[in-house]
Amino acid sequence: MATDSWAQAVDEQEAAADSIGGLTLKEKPEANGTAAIATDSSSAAAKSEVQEEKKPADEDDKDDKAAQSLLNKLIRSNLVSNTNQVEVLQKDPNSPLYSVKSFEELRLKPQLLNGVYGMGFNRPSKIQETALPMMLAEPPQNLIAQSQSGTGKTAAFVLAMLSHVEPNNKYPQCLCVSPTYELALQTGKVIEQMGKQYEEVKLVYAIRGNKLPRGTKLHEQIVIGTPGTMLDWCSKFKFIDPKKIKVFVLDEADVMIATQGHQDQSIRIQRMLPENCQMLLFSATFEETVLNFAQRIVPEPNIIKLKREEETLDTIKQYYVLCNSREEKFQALCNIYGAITIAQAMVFCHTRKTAGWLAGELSREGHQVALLSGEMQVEQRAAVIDRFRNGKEKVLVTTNVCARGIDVEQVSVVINFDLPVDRDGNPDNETYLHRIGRTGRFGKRGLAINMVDSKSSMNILNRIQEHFSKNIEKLDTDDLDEIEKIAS
Ligand SMILES: Nc1ncnc2c1ncn2[C@@H]1O[C@H](COP(=O)(O)OP(=O)(O)OP(=O)(O)O)[C@@H](O)[C@H]1O
Repeated sequence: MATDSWAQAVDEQEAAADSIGGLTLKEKPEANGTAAIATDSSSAAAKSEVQEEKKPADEDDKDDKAAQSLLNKLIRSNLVSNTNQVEVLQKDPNSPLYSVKSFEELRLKPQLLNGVYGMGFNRPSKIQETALPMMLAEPPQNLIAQSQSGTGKTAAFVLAMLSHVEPNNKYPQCLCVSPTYELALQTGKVIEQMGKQYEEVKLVYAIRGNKLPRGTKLHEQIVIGTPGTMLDWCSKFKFIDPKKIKVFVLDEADVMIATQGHQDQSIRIQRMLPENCQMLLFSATFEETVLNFAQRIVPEPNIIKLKREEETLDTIKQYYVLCNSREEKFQALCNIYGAITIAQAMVFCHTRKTAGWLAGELSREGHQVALLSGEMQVEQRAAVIDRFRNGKEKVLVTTNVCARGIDVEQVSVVINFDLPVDRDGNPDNETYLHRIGRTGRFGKRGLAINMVDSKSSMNILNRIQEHFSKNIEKLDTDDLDEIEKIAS
């Protein structure tokens, strides 16, 4: 199949995914697409929250001064840009930007602190450490933030939303826009877990298939969804009063702008929001187009941006394997499986046809394989991802539909059975980064193996190496010792 027509087909399918009507929601948003976040808020926790709020202003001033002086020290010692691996570019050098060392220091509400610890988080990641103080500052700051895949961006903006919500106000106050149905559900789950002890706060999913009666006025404080439905709920159906929104989050901005229509819909939502609404935009990659879009949608932002060479994580080891045909690539894959223990793997193919063929071959070899591709209905896709996440299958073979955002902790190996290229046959660096970012989540070690089967794919690989200033080593998959070594 020709590259152009395939790539186009997948893109169109992705764009269409948001507009598939009539899907029924299963367990995870509950029957009406609403989820209660919480159950168990203790009165002690509630009291300490009140005390926190009543803290005298001069104490706040002291804290701010201390924080500012810490920040100045960090900047002087160049720690912010070096050890933190993030480059903080601030619009206003005097803005209260400070780095913190523990979740306690972020002054989270007690219920949220419990939620964070309940998820097993001990310390904030760099992006959380850097972005949260800006997001929680008063008045709230706008933010455009980049951080590598799997470094805790979702958790960061979920905490920001939950911190700003006023639970007694029974109307939407936070909107979070995700590029796909699957990512909206995934983020919803994080909100539910993080806000477990915040029982008054509720969340609703603005996704196709969650059909509400006309005239509905939402009581949930947080709405998470895809751009098309979110826009309809704000403008056409008026389920949401956009003028009451305090926080607007745009997640995976790079994916958003790559999907036809989403950029426009996001901008239209943003224009309905009040001027003092906090705008937060997150992405793992920031090509110029993404940055331009980000700056259109987020006025006067603080910007956290990575240097190019920091985009790939050192915790993910990258290799390539030379082959001559897809059969040889399959054999190489079997050799890798024969030599190392793989918790779970994701294998990316260029076309649905190759993905289908490969899934069949792997099953015949006795692997438990899941196949995910763009022609599936969104609800089927969510079910496949769920099964994989629960470990029912050990290998997920997919096209680009699954390259971005999906968080499955156990993925220890990513295989690019075909290297990612754009419609013109050039390397698709963003997709490469997103694909390999399915492993090495939050500091875990990961392995990314690229199959190279022609001169032109070697050329693509070389250009990817150049782009990220990263050396991708050759691996001989006939040498079992060598394979074993890379996994040690
Ligand atoms: N402070 C923390 N401590 C421990 N684990 C964390 C922390 N923050 C996030 N995680 C976990 O790390 C994983 C990745 O986090 P998350 O999905 O928020 O990353 P991300 O940057 O949004 O990734 P992507 O760019 O792929 O969307 C998740 O499983 C999450 O539960």
